[in-house]
Amino acid sequence: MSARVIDGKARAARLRQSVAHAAGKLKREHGLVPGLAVVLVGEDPASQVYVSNKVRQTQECGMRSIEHLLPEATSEAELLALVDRLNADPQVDGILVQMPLPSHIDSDRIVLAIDPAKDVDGLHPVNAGRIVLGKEGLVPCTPQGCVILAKEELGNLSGLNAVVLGRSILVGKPVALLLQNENCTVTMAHSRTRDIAALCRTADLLVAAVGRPEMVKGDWIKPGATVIDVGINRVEAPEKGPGKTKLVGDVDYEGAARVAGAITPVPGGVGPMTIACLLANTVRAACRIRGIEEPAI
Ligand SMILES: Nc1nc(=O)c2c([nH]1)NC[C@@H]1CN(c3ccc(C(=O)N[C@@H](CCC(=O)O)C(=O)O)cc3)C=[N+]21
Repeated sequence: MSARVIDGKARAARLRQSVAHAAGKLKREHGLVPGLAVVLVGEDPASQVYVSNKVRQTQECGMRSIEHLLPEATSEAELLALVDRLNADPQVDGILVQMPLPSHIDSDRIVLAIDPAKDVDGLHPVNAGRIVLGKEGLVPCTPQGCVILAKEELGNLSGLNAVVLGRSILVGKPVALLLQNENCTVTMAHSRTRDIAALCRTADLLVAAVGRPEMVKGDWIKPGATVIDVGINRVEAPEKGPGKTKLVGDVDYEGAARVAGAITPVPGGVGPMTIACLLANTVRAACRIRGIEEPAI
């Protein structure tokens, strides 16, 4: 048996089209062009690539994007002052502060300073709390992407046994809550879980978000299950040549694809969905801030 590949790149492209369509409608009907502010502190080249991708894709969807590139030496007070200005700026509907921040800045403090209505990353405790309460809020992008990909494969998730590997604040915890809100029966597994392989084999839907390259093996997977691999791990790839690297997920793709019914690849799975969901959140934030009915995305 060989699993279907859940094409995150294609699904993300469709989501972006839907965002572009919604943005066009807002412009025609309300003269509104949503704006996303992207803040990067420091000169990390990988982060610079991510940030410029986000800015480009925002503009391709017909929205405005304002980049704020700050030097590594920026103080916490200076960054807080920028966040305050962006909170007050009516042209700015979404604020994304690229993580990780330099170690002299307390990222919790920065996230707390962002207006929850503009928190398109969904990281503010108010938005986390809204998920817990099952209330509408801004949903973090990677967890949102996982649920969309699972639904792409399975349609309705109601009644499924879902196992979430990993309990991080960024992914594991919110994914588990979102799946619970979709009426899955959710078990969260982590480094202290006993017989994790046997537990995973009970999952109709397995979400791997542990940050350990290829930890999930084929024999952890129930035949026919859907596997969502959130991991993005850069590892050495001697087969590609000396010093070369490649991206792998938290799932041993070859082994898992023999058993699973469907699986997301890495790259080309959850990663592209993260950015597309950020754009969708920016449209939602722009509408909610103004009390405009949200176009379906
Ligand atoms: N405030 C904040 N919000 C974030 O959402 C955020 C962040 N900070 N800091 C860094 C991480 C990382 N992240 C990714 C997004 C897309 C891909 C992605 O599209 N990956 C491609 C591959 C890219 C490659 O080849 O390196 C894929 O999986 O196909 C990866 C990683 C968002 N992050």
